[in-house]
Amino acid sequence: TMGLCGLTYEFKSASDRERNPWHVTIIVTRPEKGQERCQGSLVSPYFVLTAAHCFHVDDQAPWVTVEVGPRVQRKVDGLFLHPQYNLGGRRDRGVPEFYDYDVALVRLQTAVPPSPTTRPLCLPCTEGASRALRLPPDQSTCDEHRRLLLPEKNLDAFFVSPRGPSELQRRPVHLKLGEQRGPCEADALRAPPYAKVVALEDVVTPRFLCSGGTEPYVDPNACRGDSGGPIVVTWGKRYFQVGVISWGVLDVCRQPRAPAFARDFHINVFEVLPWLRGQLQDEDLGFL
Ligand SMILES: CO[C@H]1CCN(Cc2c(C)cc(C)c3[nH]ccc23)[C@H](CO)C1
Repeated sequence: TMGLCGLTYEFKSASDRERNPWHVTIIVTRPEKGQERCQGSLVSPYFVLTAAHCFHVDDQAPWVTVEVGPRVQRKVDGLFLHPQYNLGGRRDRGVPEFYDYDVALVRLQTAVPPSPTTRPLCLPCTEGASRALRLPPDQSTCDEHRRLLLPEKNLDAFFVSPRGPSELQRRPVHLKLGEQRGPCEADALRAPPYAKVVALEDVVTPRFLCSGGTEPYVDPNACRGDSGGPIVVTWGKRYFQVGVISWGVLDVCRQPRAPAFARDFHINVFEVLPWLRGQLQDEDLGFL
């Protein structure tokens, strides 16, 4: 069974890592091609969940390290991209980059034991999440988790951005799950590279959650460098992963006033559960 997922230390003097103990940074160093960074979340002692687009099809595990703390880098022995992820899959429809199923799991060579600064984030539809939601066994179903964690309205969530060498900053966003979902998704075609796209459905699929914009509040935007990080929702004092940061309309990081159509899109964890279940079957997470 899973230890206590999504648990944090939040007393006044707690460090950023004690407040966000699931947060990791993924570093890909390609021979003669420099370095690429993404974010990710610890979801079990051996596995990190991130975005598939952080990797190229010919990337190899030895080129990847996972920073689980300042100056603490772990080696990787496996990269598992979602089988339906295909960045070039809709070029024929004027979609230069197609982010559907943009998720990947990275397996660490050695387990990261739970500690005040390293602890997995709760994946929905697991026994650990049911315990963290304090649900009785008869109400511990995946549908109940989805009803509680992803209600069809504007939903408070957050992602975490590294600020400097050992600082992590929580950025609050609102997932547009109610009647604002349509307008949020429609702004996808404001992305310059999608100017020739004919139908919104060619870019935005049911796998995505949408955030950003100025209504009802001004949301911060996720930068390219935030790719792969978790979209987190809180239930009581526990934390759950409902999304993986995938792509955004404009790369307007750190700009104080991004345009209202600068939306960000995240893969909905509930929409890739069969793949997660398959890849994490030996992690004793107790998928429902
Ligand atoms: C096909 O291009 C469109 C989709 C990808 N966008 C890049 C991008 C990625 C890849 C990932 C994250 C997290 C981003 N946050 C903001 C932009 C952005 C470009 C815009 O730059 C437009």
